[in-house]
Amino acid sequence: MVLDNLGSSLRSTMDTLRGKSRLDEEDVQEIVKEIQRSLLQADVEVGLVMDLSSNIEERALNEEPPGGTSARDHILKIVYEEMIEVVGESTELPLESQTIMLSGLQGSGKTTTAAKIAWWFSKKGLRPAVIQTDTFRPGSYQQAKQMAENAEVQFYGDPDAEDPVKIARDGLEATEDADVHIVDTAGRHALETELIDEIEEIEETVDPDRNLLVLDAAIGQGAKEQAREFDDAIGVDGVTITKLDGTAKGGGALTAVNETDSSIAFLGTGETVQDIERFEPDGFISRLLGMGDLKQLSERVERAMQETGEEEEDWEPEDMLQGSFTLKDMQRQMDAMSKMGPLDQVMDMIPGMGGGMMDQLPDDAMDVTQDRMRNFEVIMDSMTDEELEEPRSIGAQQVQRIARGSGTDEETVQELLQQHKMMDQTLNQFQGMGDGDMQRMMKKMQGGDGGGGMGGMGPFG
Ligand SMILES: Nc1nc2c(ncn2[C@@H]2O[C@H](COP(=O)(O)OP(=O)(O)OP(=O)(O)O)[C@@H](O)[C@H]2O)c(=O)[nH]1
Repeated sequence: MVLDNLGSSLRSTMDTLRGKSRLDEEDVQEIVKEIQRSLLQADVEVGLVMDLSSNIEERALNEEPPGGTSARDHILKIVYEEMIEVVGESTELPLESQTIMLSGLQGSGKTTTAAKIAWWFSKKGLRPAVIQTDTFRPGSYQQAKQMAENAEVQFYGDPDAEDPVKIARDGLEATEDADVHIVDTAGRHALETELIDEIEEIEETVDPDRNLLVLDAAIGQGAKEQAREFDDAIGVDGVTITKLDGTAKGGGALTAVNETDSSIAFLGTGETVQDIERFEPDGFISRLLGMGDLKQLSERVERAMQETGEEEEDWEPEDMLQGSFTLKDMQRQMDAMSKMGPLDQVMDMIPGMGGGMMDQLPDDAMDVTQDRMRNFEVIMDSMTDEELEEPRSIGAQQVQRIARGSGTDEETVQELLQQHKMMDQTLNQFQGMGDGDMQRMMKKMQGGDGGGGMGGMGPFG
């Protein structure tokens, strides 16, 4: 995704610094050149690149690395801090009643993002409603309604109305019992005056707490002008970058954030309502720089485990290694993993799996895996408690019923049972092993054959 090349090219330059305790001017210039090249390729605006690189250069040459720190770690830290400075903190989004208005050009992903944000808030325990005011694009009403249904949130729209301002007003009234209102607006091909006038009017009526600008990651240099126009008209509080799952570069969006002096709120990473994540500068930059960080991963694992554990307090992860491994355990594990974020990003944080390793996977390998996980989740939701506890007892008739109930097919149900069986067997091998054996096995999986790399986490890779 965004700026992917930076990690690998920077890492190889950094590797030439190994063993050095001080950097000379040439080393620093080499690194700065590498960063500039990557950022410019990723469509980050020239002025921004120059500012960033001169800050890095100045600090790298003037700051003394603290005792015991290698020159390489020192400059990595500087690059990291300066990049965090550019992307800034994530847009503040308190978990309370509020109105959020989305704006952006046609096709940037507003309608999809509205449903995604609603879904995100609903998972945090709030009651969101999506209000669709787009009277410009035929089909936007149906699309928004369908997406809101997928997100299982309230929806208001009026396919026959012509005045978006009236729809917005009526929508806020009709969804009074919701606590987070997300108002989607129409896009146009370019920044026509008409669009800006309309947005200003809706903004006045809606009086949102937050204006989020939705930007396609592929936007490039055009981001600067767009961001400025929207900012002048309604004031941009935060940016949502969409389509980061594609081949897009994303640098333009960073430029937009800088131009509007705002911040990034969310990242969109796919077409379904769950494909959204809250922007976290630390993780974002770590991944960008290809710094696989097991500590961060383990914190996430722990947090996800805690959240899952809150639902069923008597469950301990160790149980999996002791007793039998049921479908319920598998469900918990998948739940924990989905709370950690998109799989490819989790993979990136595992040493040995980050950067280059991911490049070797086919482009859609991760999508398939995530789709598969989602299918598995709905299938398990259609199972009875007994079936979850005793998957081996599931016969052909039950498979038929479960497939019907979950809206999938028998083949996928069988696939899930097969996957469970594999996991069960793998875990059986872990049982009875000493700690040393376990470590050796984990090591083999991390540095080994790629396909088994996720074995320590779960076999969804
Ligand atoms: N791959 C991917 N596709 C996305 C993402 N967000 C939106 N899309 C797709 O982008 C296309 C446009 O998204 P919409 O949500 O319709 O965009 P919009 O800004 O509401 O469009 P208008 O109503 O015409 O202004 C759709 O096909 C979406 O499925 C994303 O994060 N990843």
